[in-house]
Amino acid sequence: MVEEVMPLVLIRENGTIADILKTNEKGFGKSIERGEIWHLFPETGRLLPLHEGGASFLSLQRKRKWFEAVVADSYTALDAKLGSDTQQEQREMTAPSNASEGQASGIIGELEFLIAERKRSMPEGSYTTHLFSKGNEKIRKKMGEEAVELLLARKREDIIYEASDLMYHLLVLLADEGIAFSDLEKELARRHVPTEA
Ligand SMILES: N=c1c2ncn([C@@H]3O[C@H](COP(=O)(O)OP(=O)(O)OP(=O)(O)O)[C@@H](O)[C@H]3O)c2ncn1[C@@H]1O[C@H](COP(=O)(O)O)[C@@H](O)[C@H]1O
Repeated sequence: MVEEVMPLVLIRENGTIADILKTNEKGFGKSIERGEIWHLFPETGRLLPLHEGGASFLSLQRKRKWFEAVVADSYTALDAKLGSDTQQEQREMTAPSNASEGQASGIIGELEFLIAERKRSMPEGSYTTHLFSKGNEKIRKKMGEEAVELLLARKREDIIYEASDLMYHLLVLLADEGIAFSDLEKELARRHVPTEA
């Protein structure tokens, strides 16, 4: 079921509107659970924390047709903080310089390329950007979580789903460590003993 997207109005304690974002029920629940504002990027369909590093709220309520978060008077909207030039730079999408070196083929190659691009330009609204900005320990932790989810999966479709999640997070970890997927291919090829025809 597609969740309804609703406005998330950020109001300062002094009553002025600080920002108007978007979220849904899942984002509302996640914000409460984590104690920081999570909002939806409609362009990517991803729920992500507002301001990497966390933006806390004083209260968060569901209204009839929107959500309302009360924030500190000192709250400054992200757009104002960044300045348009910096934002433009963050959003620019150009290929990473070493993209063609030993690139894996197919979807793995495409994903590897996209992840390298995310690491370089860190565009807003991207889950991959979120992982890189949190750092290596967070990426490793996510790998662990995804591995456990795969261990627990029993049904064929769940195994496929969880293994794909794990694969994506592995590619992010490799990118963070500066390791190409082709390095794994080389290692696997080195171990491989071809069977006699
Ligand atoms: N394959 C994936 C992929 N698999 C899983 N995920 C994300 O992994 C997250 C795992 O969900 P969890 O609930 O465990 O994590 P969370 O609670 O949302 O976040 P955390 O605070 O735990 O980090 C979800 O947000 C998924 O959307 C992925 N996100 C991205 N990709 C690929 O990466 C590409 C780039 O994505 P963006 O960087 O978001 O544009 C996409 O086009 C996809 O091809």
